[in-house]
Amino acid sequence: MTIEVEGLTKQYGDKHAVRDVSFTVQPGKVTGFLGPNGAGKSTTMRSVVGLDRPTSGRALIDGSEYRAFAAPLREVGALLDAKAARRSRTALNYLTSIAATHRIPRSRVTEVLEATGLSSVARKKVGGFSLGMGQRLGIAAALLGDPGTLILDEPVNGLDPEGVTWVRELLARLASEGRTVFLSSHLLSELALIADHVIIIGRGEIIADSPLSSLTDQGGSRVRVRTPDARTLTHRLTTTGVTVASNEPGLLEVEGLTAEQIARAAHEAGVLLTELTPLRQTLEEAYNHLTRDSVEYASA
Ligand SMILES: Nc1ncnc2c1ncn2[C@@H]1O[C@H](COP(=O)(O)OP(=O)(O)OP(=O)(O)O)[C@@H](O)[C@H]1O
Repeated sequence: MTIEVEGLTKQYGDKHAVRDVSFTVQPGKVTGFLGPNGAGKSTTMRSVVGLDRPTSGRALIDGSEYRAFAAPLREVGALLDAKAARRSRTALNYLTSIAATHRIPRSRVTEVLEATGLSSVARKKVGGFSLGMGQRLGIAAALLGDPGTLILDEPVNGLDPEGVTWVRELLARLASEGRTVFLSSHLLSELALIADHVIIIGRGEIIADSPLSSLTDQGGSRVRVRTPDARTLTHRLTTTGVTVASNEPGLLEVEGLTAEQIARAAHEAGVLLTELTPLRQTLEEAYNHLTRDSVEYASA
C-alpha cells in the first residue's frame, strides 16, 4: 500500500504545525521520518490515520482516506500514542477488546503477545508497565490486524537494546514482505540501520526526501589514511584544494582526493599505507546540516 500525502496543511490559530506537505511512502521499504522537536511529524502521522483533521490537503492510503476503510486495523497498524491503553486494563484485555471490534481471532492476540515478548505479563495491569513494556504493547496492537501498512511514531523510544534489535528485525521483515513501513525516530544512528528511505521535516515543511544512501553519500569525499610515515605523506598530499587533518599520530583524514589518488601518491613517495578508508557522511551529519536552520527548540 502506498501512503500519499498531498498538500497537507494543519494550522492551530495562526501557527502552522505543517504547511503544504507532500510526499509518498512506498511499500516494500522502511521509510524514516525525521525532524527536530515540534517539526510536524506527529501531526502528519496523525493526519494519515484521521486522528487530526487537516486544515487543507489530504492523506491517502492506496487511494483512500483512512476513515473509508471498513476494517482499518486490517489495513493500517498505527503506534501514535504508546499510552493509549487505559491503566486499569490488562494487556490481554486491551488487545482482546481491540481484536473484537475487527473480528480478529483470540489466537492472533496470543500470537502478538508472544511476538512482542509480553506473554508473561499479559494478565498484568497496563498501569504497572514500564515505558518499554508500554511501547511493546503499542506495537502489539499495531500488528494485531496483520496490516499491510505500519505507521509508528517513535517505536523504539524506551526499548532496551534487545527490544531495539527486535524492532529493527521486525520492521525489516515486514518491509521485505512488501508492506509499507513508516516510522519516526530521533535516534539517528538507529534509524540509519533501519531505514531505506528518509524524509526530513523542519518547521512544518519537507526539507529532504531521498534514499538513505544518497543522503549519506553527499558532503564531500573524505578518506581515512593510516600510515607510519604520516609526515612524508602529508607533505606529499597537501596542495590547493586538499586538506589533511590529523587528531592521532599515524592517522590522517584527507579531504579533496579519492582513495585511489592517495594510494598512487603514497606509492610514488614510497610510503606504506596500513589503512585507506573512504568515509561517508553519517545520517546524523546529513541531518544536522539539513536542519540547522529549522531547529525551533535548540539547547543553549
Ligand atoms: N493540539 C495542538 N494545539 C496547538 N498546537 C499544536 C497542537 N498539536 C501540535 N501543535 C503544534 O504543532 C507543531 C508540530 O507538532 P508535532 O507534535 O507534530 O511535532 P513533532 O515533529 O511530532 O515533534 P516531537 O519531535 O517533539 O514529537 C508544534 O509547534 C506543536 O506545538
